Amino acid sequence: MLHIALIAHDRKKEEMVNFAIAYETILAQAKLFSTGTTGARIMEQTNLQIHRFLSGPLGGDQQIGARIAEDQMDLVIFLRDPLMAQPHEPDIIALLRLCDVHNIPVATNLATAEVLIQGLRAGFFGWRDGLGERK
Ligand SMILES: O=C(CO)COP(=O)(O)O
Repeated sequence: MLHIALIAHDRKKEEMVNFAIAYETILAQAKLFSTGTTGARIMEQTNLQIHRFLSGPLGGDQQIGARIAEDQMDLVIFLRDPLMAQPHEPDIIALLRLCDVHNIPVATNLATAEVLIQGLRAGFFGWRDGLGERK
């Protein structure tokens, strides 16, 4: 089963919730992870079950980064806010860097997220599925 991380900064959370509602059926077929508040918001408004890590500023990005480093994440959708400074900017950069280190598909805006989720629906993630051990 594919592992997907869903993360959104505050001003992008509504976009993320709407994305999760729109693609709930596809997302329900994966194992979902998120930072604390993003996951809570999505679970309030969908029937999706999400493993929530800590809130981003408290270390949630680093926890997801650790999963990426262990090759336990297959897709990252991270709707970040490009117009507001974040106190945990270094953690955000580290997470995105690890996606590049480990060649993990990552979307940082809704347009790319749409393309990737369509790719998921079309079966383009077959190369990821079944890669390595999944915890
Ligand atoms: O800050 C975040 C990602 O950098 C998101 O954290 P929350 O989902 O807890 O708001």
